[in-house]
Amino acid sequence: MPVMKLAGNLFLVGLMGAGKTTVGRALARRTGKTFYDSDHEVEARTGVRIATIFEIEGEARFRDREAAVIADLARLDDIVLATGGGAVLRAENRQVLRRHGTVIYLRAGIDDLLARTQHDKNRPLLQTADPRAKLEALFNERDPLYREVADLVVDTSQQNVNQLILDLEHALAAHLNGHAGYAP
Ligand SMILES: Nc1ncnc2c1ncn2[C@@H]1O[C@H](COP(=O)(O)OP(=O)(O)OP(=O)(O)O)[C@@H](O)[C@H]1O
Ligand SMILES: O=C(O)C1=C[C@@H](O)[C@@H](O)[C@H](O)C1
Ligand SMILES: [Mg+2]
Repeated sequence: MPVMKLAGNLFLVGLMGAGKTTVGRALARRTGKTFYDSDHEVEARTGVRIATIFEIEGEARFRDREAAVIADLARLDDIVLATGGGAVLRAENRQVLRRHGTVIYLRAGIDDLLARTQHDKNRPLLQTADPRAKLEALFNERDPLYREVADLVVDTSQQNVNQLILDLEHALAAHLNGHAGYAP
């Protein structure tokens, strides 16, 4: 049984390591919504890992696949969708997300993002000599886009995921009931 009832679709955006997949899965469990992850869906449709898609087809083709997945999933009802970190780069994705649900920007500092991503090799953009510099560049480029698309901004730097989910539910309930409290 869901612990919390929140209307409509919930879309999570943010950089690699912000916690979209982790938080999204838990949020879906607690709200009774169905969880999807656009990265997992791209991998399911192609049958290969994201790193392999980048290697063989390049980033632009990956973005096409990602956009197709987001367009399909966003039209479902009552889902939580964790989007890929770069989904906001395309205006069409930002439009689809805004149109079909409540968008939540999970925001964390570079130190946390780095710590949370350093052992996973399936993030091709971070397979570089200086992942910190790369994350900083991505943050500078994308933070305005995440903010543009988001209904809510939530700081995920606090390490306790359970507390984070409770804070997020509180912010969402306030937002959906029309209170300004946590608006970006
Ligand atoms: N609030 C948090 N505190 C501590 N660790 C976290 C937190 N959120 C996520 N993590 C950990 O950080 C790692 C990355 O999290 P996750 O995969 O959910 O990020 P993501 O936003 O989905 O990244 P990507 O865009 O690459 O898919 C995981 O190991 C997860 O357990
Ligand atoms: O930030 C990004 O551009 C990416 C994030 C991941 O979720 C994947 O979608 C892929 O590794 C690209
Ligand atoms: Mg993820």
